[in-house]
Amino acid sequence: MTETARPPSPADTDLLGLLAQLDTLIERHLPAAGPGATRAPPETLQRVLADLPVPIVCFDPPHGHATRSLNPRFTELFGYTLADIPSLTAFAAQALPDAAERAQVLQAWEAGFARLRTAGGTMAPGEYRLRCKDGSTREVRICGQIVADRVLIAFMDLTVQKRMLAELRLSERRHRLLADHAADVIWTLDLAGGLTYISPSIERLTGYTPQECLQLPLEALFAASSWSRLEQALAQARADQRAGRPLQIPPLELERRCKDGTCVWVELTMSAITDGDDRCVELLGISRDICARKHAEAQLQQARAAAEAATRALQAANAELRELATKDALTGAWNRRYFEHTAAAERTRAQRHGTPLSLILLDIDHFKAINDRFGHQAGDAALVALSALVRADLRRSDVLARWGGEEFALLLPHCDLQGAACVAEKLRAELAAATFATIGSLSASFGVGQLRPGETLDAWIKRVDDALYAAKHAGRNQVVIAGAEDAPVEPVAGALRLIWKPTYACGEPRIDQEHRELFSLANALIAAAGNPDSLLPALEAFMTHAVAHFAHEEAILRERGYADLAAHAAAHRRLIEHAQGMRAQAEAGAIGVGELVEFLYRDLVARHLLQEDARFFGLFSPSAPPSASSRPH
Ligand SMILES: Nc1nc2c(ncn2[C@@H]2O[C@H](COP(=O)(O)OP(=O)(O)OP(=O)(O)O)[C@@H](O)[C@H]2O)c(=O)[nH]1
Repeated sequence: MTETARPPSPADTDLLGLLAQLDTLIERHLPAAGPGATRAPPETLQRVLADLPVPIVCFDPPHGHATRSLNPRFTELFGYTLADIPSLTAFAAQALPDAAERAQVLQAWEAGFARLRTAGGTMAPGEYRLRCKDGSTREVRICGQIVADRVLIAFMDLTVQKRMLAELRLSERRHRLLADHAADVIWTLDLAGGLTYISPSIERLTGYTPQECLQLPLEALFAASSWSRLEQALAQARADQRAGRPLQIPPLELERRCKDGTCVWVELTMSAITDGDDRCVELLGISRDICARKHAEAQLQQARAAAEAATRALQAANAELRELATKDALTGAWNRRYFEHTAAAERTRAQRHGTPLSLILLDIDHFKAINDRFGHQAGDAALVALSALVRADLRRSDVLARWGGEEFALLLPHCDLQGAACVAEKLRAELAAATFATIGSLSASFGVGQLRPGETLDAWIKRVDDALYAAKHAGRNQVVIAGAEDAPVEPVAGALRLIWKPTYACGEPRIDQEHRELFSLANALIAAAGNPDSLLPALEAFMTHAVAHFAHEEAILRERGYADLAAHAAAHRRLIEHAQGMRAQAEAGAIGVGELVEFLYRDLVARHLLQEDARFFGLFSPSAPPSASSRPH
């Protein structure tokens, strides 16, 4: 049993008030004062006490502290009846089983009673743990008072409150212990932004003690950018609180200032502490040290950047290697290995789709002499300049490769023999006309060949190489067409000419005669191309003959019942219209005269003869029936 000396509580006031009322009540029921009148009749006292709502026992000090009375509330509380506790000593013996404690308490009570008797008033309240009759214990607060020579002791049962208080204290201690020893920093913040608690772990994290943190403004505890983000979050929390919305504060990653001036990264999570009305009164926060994570993230970022840089370097190195593996270092043209690989792939494609594919081999004439005369370096420069000059004339799909030494190869996808012959002739003329640094002029010889159906790559290259050899043999600075028996376009004495061959005759004498005339008019036109004086008459003569010939040819074919006459006549119309359109453009300066001439001799004459006209050749063969239709050439 313990007694706590402390100022009277509201409960004490109640107890003392009750005793004062009791005093009056008992006085009123007792007989008038006089000898023997100090003792109220037991039944009277019993009756008075019985109605009281608090447990009360009444002892009679002059008579060995005999128990005079106790009320039902007392028996309800402790289980004792008057018979169980005939005196204060008997009560103490039961309620205070520990002898030493009992002696101490009894002595205090005796002294208290003595003081009451001499000085009056009430006995100082005290709290005790008393044993009940059933062995359980009760936490009580008692107050004593002398009433008519007797000591009345009133009890207030504090058992439940004390247990709750003890549990509350324990819980509080537990939470404080958790907060104090947590590695994370736990803190509470009022909505105005003032810290109300911060756990000791803050010192380990920032060097600031909790006391220092509580004294500093919150702003001083965060890096500037982090503070503005926290300030925003707090403003949002206040707005939510005012609007009666539940607080939802997302976790923030912030930099906290340390006492030594450095900063540490923390992840800050906050939640609301609410009152009974669910209103937020404070914010509970946890700051977790995420420096290690941030460091790891930074390292990861660095590692990623390093990996990306390494990948880029690798890609660059690979590109360089690819370049080295596929390009000729001096001229930048593709090397022979790449060319052979590409030519094989293009050959397969051309044969699968039936598209034309042509090859030009070009070899600089007397290059040894150039080297000998001007030096190897000048020779190198000439090779570089030549390859740049050739490249400038090519389509994107064309492939220029250095075949070796002073020899180049040119692969021309979707280009037929006539087209390739024109390209070669153009290059020849350009190279011959160009001026090269140090060495001045040079010339080159060309072999040209279109891939034949089923021809192997080696056979094709060999055929074109033979043509190149033939060009050298024939005096250099010229184009030779490989296997040119089918091609009407041939270079003659350094320039292109249409060459009439017996195979171009269809058997109809009037048509064949007009075709021959068309060939010679085209050649006259080619020859006149560089001379404005003779160009116009040549062009007039050519066009007049072409228009007349087409009309005449159509009449003959109609006579012979040519089934594809309509398509053939349409092809004639297109050619004439296109030629007239180009002529108008040439006259307006929108295209060069060369382009017009090239179209006339190549498309209107050579191609049309070999492709469109060849279809009706069968009409005029000796075995053909009079109404024979077209046959493929
Ligand atoms: N400057 C220079 N010369 C080269 C290079 N590659 C090969 N040559 C030279 O090119 C010359 C080729 O000589 P030839 O094969 O006799 O042929 P050519 O003198 O051009 O005579 P033709 O081809 O018959 O007209 C040799 O002198 C080689 O040394 C190179 O990369 N740079």
